[in-house]
Amino acid sequence: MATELPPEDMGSDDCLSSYTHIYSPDLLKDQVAFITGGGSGIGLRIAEIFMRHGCDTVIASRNLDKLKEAGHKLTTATGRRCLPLALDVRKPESITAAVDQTLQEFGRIDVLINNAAGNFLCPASSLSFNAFKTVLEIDTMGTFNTSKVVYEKWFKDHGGNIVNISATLGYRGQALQVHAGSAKAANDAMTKHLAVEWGPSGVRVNTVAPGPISGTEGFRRLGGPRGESAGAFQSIPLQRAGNKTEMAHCSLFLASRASSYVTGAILVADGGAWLTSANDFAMLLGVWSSEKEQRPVKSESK
Ligand SMILES: CC/C=C\C/C=C\C/C=C\C/C=C\C/C=C\C/C=C\C=C\C(=O)SCCNC(=O)CCNC(=O)[C@H](O)C(C)(C)COP(=O)(O)OP(=O)(O)OC[C@H]1O[C@@H](n2cnc3c(N)ncnc32)[C@H](O)[C@@H]1OP(=O)(O)O
Ligand SMILES: NC(=O)C1=CN([C@@H]2O[C@H](COP(=O)(O)OP(=O)(O)OC[C@H]3O[C@@H](n4cnc5c(N)ncnc54)[C@H](OP(=O)(O)O)[C@@H]3O)[C@@H](O)[C@H]2O)C=CC1
Repeated sequence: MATELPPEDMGSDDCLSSYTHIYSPDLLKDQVAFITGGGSGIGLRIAEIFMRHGCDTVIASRNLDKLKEAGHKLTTATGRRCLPLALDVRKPESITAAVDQTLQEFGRIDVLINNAAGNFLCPASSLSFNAFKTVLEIDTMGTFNTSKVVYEKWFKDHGGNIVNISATLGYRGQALQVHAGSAKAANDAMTKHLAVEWGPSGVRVNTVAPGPISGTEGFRRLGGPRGESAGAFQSIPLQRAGNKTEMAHCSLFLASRASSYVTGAILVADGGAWLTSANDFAMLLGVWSSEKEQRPVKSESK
């Protein structure tokens, strides 16, 4: 039997054409959320759903043109303010500038969503040293850098909520994913450490750990469409990929007073995938081989 699935556009980065609130519409009323990687995929849907719950948002990543287009769509769909800001989570000075600008424009930050990440399929033996380092720098150091700047500049004195977007892919090991799995495992540990250190300042730190989420760049890069059409997802207990709205609802729960006594938690939102581990090595190698042919290779190993 199919499980309940909210209405969802499957492929695009447009806003939802219709939305039914499942939480109180004023759950985040007049709060401000700072969302890294908020211009596409899961981050963009988090921004939309938060704005539909009364929040203003900052969407921040490297590509300012993409962010401006997304910000326009978000404000048109929700009527709330959205400020697009350029930053690279690997560069603390760019985060500091963006956080300063946010505080100037909005006067507060209530929620930080650490969603920015980079990933691709690659066998460990073909992965260059620099490729491993790059993913760790974006996913893990980027999460620490942004959390630290927001904490120092606002959360330390005012409290706040941090939600990290992780992945369940490393929970049982996954082929061609040593870089992202290692990075996300470090982030899950970081969630617990920061929850302990920053709890006394009124800061909650939690994580949403998605499985395969359709209609996203991550899903495409990791061969999700091919896996789905080959029936790989039948081994997921809920028998399907997740969607962006479901990830946004999990993030909203952790970012809001709905979870006021929750900190240091990892909310696994993968349809039970990691329990049964659909680790289809041959399928993943097939996707990697065909993608590799289209990619200019700088070096095999540094
Ligand atoms: C999803 C379904 C999966 C499988 C289906 C099968 C079964 C499913 C059943 C159950 C599965 C259960 C759970 C798993 C589910 C989900 C997966 C979890 C995680 C998903 C994570 C993400 O999706 S992250 C978001 C994806 N989006 C992006 O990555 C966009 C941002 N990315 C980038 O900017 C780049 O890609 C970047 C990360 C490379 C960074 O760019 P940049 O800083 O410009 O770096 P470069 O200079 O380009 O490169 C740096 C070095 O990295 C090397 N490199 C780059 N690309 C590749 C590649 N494709 N392969 C190998 N190496 C690469 C590059 O060559 C550089 O190294 P040098 O040594 O050459 O300098
Ligand atoms: N899609 C899936 O199936 C799954 C996704 N996830 C996680 O969900 C999150 C979102 O992924 P998804 O929506 O698929 O992918 P997207 O590619 O749409 O999102 C990644 C975002 O990160 C931004 N980004 C990348 N590098 C940097 C950087 N150095 N500094 C600032 N921003 C950066 C990108 O914007 P820009 O290029 O403008 O910088 C982009 O908007 C990630 O954390 C991912 O690991 C986890 C499990 C499964």
